[in-house]
This record gives sequence, structure tokens and C-alpha cells, in this order.
Amino acid sequence: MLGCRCRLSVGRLVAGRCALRPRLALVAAARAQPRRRGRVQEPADEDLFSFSSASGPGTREEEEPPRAQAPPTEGSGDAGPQRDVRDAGKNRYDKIALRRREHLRKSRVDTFDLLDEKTGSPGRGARAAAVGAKEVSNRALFRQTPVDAKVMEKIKSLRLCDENRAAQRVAKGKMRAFKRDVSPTHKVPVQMRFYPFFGDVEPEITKFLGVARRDKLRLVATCSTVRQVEEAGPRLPSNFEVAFAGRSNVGKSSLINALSLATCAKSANVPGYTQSLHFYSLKDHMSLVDMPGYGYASAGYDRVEKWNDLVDTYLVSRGKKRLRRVYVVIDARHGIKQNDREFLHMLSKAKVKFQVVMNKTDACKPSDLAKRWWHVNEEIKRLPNAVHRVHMCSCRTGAGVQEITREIYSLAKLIGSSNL
Ligand SMILES: Nc1nc2c(ncn2[C@@H]2O[C@H](COP(=O)(O)OP(=O)(O)OP(=O)(O)O)[C@@H](O)[C@H]2O)c(=O)[nH]1
Ligand SMILES: [Mg+2]
Repeated sequence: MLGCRCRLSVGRLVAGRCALRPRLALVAAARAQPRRRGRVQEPADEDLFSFSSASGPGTREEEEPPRAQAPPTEGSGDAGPQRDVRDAGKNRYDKIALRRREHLRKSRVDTFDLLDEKTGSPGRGARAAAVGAKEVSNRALFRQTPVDAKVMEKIKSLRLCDENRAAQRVAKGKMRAFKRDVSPTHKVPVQMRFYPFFGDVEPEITKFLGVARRDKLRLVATCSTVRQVEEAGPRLPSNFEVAFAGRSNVGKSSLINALSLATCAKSANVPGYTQSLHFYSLKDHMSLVDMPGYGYASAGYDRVEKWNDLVDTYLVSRGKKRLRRVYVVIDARHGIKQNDREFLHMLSKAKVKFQVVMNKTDACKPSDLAKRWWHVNEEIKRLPNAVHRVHMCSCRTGAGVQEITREIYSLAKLIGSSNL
């Protein structure tokens, strides 16, 4: 009866009452223990049994060592399967990104340290020691970057970041006011009308692009899977492909429009606006490929990863004969970012020929642009398969775009050929 009472009222047992009946108190404590541990540990009954049946201290001592050892063995035993589950759940792109990051960590060039070596000024460490073991910010080091006189000359001659009134109007999108004041539409050619700083185009290019009709660029295919890309290949009117890649919102679609003096490629101030591979054809001579951007986008993580996979597969598997060059567009205000760096390393590893274009120069100060160019150039110099000529342009004003147009046309052997 007493035992029954004890078993039934385990929770209500008080210490004084148990002290009178030690054996019952032991049983009660043992019965109470598994309830306190919670429902997760099912084999508690076995523990309870061994504990309650263990009357002497010897048996307790025998049990203690395995209990002391228990956390590491249990920990390792539990963490193994847990880690496996986590690994299995991990996206394969995470693993790719991890591998890329590891590779980058080994091969990364710190342009600020290079700068110190070249100029003979104290390096990051020495400078920090001089300042009193204070870390020198990247911005402070950036300000000390030497400005190349030739680059400054180029920036001025191409009007890359012209600060006059007309340029500001164009940059703010006040085209109507600009046209009224500076270039009445009936007097100037099309490239000047829409891209006022485009400059005078070579007669052959003008002949090809035309001066009257603005939409010569034609969207031939839109592909969102690798299979669609393969199927679209034979449908393209030309075997000559030039692709435009870069982070989201850097102006890839705008550059395609500016190069062909068209409005066909859709662009917007929304990161992640282009969401699949767009193949545009310029007559039968070349295809321009607009790609989705990497980095931040106003779309879900899964979708962005899907685009990135598509872009990587396309670039790596297309073959040199067809894909002649990849223009990697970067924002001139920010230079090469970490995900740009990963992408460039991926291209050079896959032996794809690429070239860097610094866009949005109209939003920069001339001296900052020259400094940024120096840093980008230093990084590109070290990459295999890179074309060591870094372009600067503004798709809004058209400054510097003509140089890229000329380069693409000469790549396609269109300049000077009779089929223009
Ligand atoms: N100030 C300035 N803005 C630019 C320039 N080029 C493009 N933009 C603007 O940048 C925004 C993004 O341009 P997009 O051409 O859509 O950029 P994208 O790289 O194709 O972007 P996604 O398709 O999202 O990858 C648009 O609002 C453009 O007007 C430029 O040279 N200067
Ligand atoms: Mg786009």
C-alpha cells in the first residue's frame, strides 16, 4: 500500500517523509528522475533500473567512468550523422562557392600592397605601425593611388565623366532639354541624338548600324535552361557570339543597346531584371548575348542560383570558336567586387577569353575613375585568358562606347569588309 502510495504521489513526496523510509525514497527519486529529464530520452527506464538496483557505492563508481566519457562519445556519435544530414541538405552551389572562395583566398592580389611596393611608400603593416598600430582604411589607401596622366587624358578626351551642364542633364535623363539646347534631332546623327557623347562613328560602322532606323537589333531567342540554349544554337543567324556578363544592375542590357544604337534590350533600375539568356542578332553578322546578373537580385535565392548555373554552364561549354569574347561589365564606382573576382577566376580557369568594361563613368569623379582603373588593371594583368585592356564607358551618355563597338566589329572582321 505504502509502495503504491509512493509510486502514485512521486511528485508530492517531501524530503522529511522520504528520510524516514530511505528505500522508498530511493525508488521515488529514481521514478521521478526520468520525468524531469523529459520525454526525449526513451531508454531512461534502463538507467532507472540500474540506478535503483545499485545499492553499493562500488557499482556507482563502475558506472561513472562511462558517464564521464559519455559527452565526447555521444557528441561525436551524434555530430556525425547530424553533420551528414547538414551536408546532404547543403546546396551544391554552396559547395562550389566554398571551393571558389578557397581558391580565391590563395590567389587573391591585394592591389593596395602592390601599390606600396611600387611607389616605395610604406606598406600596410609599416604604415599601421607609424600611425600607432592603427588599421589604415582602404579608402585612405585608395586616395593615395597614383593617377596616370595618360588615363586622365583619355577620360577628358572621351568625356567619360564630363561635369558640364549638358552632361549633367543627360545623366539626369533630361534628354528633351538637352536636345532642345544642344542637339536638335533633325541636325545630328542618331548616335549623337541618343548618346550625345558617342562621338563620330567610322563611316563603315555608321553604314552598318544605320542613321535613321534605331531598332536593328532583333531578339532571336530567350533561354532559361541549358537544353534551350543548345536548341537555340542552330537557329541563330550567326556563329559569332559576344556575351555580356556582370553583377546585377551594372548596365549589361544598356551596353548592348548603346553598342548597337538600339532600344531592343530591356533595362530597368531593378537588380535582376534580365532573368534568362537573351540572344540578340545584329543582322546576320553577330549575336550579342545578354545574361542575367550575379550577386544581389530582387528574386529568390533559388532562382538566382539557377541563373548562375545557367550562365556558368553556357560560358564553359560554348566553345572558343563560337563564343569569341565575354565582356564582364563592372560598376566604375565600385571596381572589382568579391563576386566579380570569383567570376573572373572561373572564366580564366575555364579558358574563356574575357575583357573588363567599367560602366557608369558619368557617376564618377575623374580622379577617382583614374584610380579605380589602376586597381582594376592591376588585378586583370595577373589573370590568364584576360584581355589586358580595360574599357571605360557610360551607357547613359555614350562616352567610350564607340571604342568597344569598334573592337567588336574588328573581332567579327566587319570593319573594312565588303559585306557591310
Ligand atoms: N548613370 C548611369 N546609369 C546607367 C548607366 N548604364 C545603365 N545605367 C542604369 O542602370 C540601371 C540598370 O541597367 P540595366 O542595363 O538594366 O542593368 P543590367 O546589368 O542589365 O541589370 P540586370 O538585368 O538586372 O542584371 C538602369 O536604370 C540604367 O538606366 C550609365 O552608364 N550611367
Ligand atoms: Mg539586364
